Amino acid sequence: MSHVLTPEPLTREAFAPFGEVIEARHEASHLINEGRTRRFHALAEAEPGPDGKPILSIFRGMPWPSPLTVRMLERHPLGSQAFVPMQDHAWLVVVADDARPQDCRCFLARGDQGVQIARGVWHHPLLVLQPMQDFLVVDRSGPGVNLEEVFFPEGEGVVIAPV
Ligand SMILES: NC(=O)N[C@@H](O)C(=O)O
Ligand code: NI
Repeated sequence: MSHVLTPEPLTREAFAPFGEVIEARHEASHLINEGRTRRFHALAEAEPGPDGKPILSIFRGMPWPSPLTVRMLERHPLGSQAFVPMQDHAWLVVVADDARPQDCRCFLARGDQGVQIARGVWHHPLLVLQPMQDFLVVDRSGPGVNLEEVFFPEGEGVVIAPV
């Protein structure tokens, strides 16, 4: 039977088991360019894997059908995947320790927060709350199969409570 998951605020601490939060943390910053730019340095390190290379793409996300229901998870065993919103709208990140409905956690990310999902971490594909939202995505290009998917049994989807 389906169960309902309430999104929790995205924080660095809460997301730590799954990867990093990419946000302008003052303590990670210093001034450059004669003080005219603040660099928020090395918020995450892309993991392209041993024979991969990091690539940058834009994902133009559109909403999944409502009520939003997580029916599957995926992971990328060979590399990390980072999502940084290009428009300031809140969005959702679903991750899980293991690919079971009861292991899912849903984070509500602000429009100024991105995430890097660590290599091999189960997650749902991009989830947006607007009709359309672009994300800069840093992930891996290279040989090998970098996508593993698990589909939940019929009727065991996870309904995400509306935000
Ligand atoms: N398939 C693809 O590149 N997108 C997913 O990996 C995702 O996490 O959105
Ligand atoms: Ni992915």
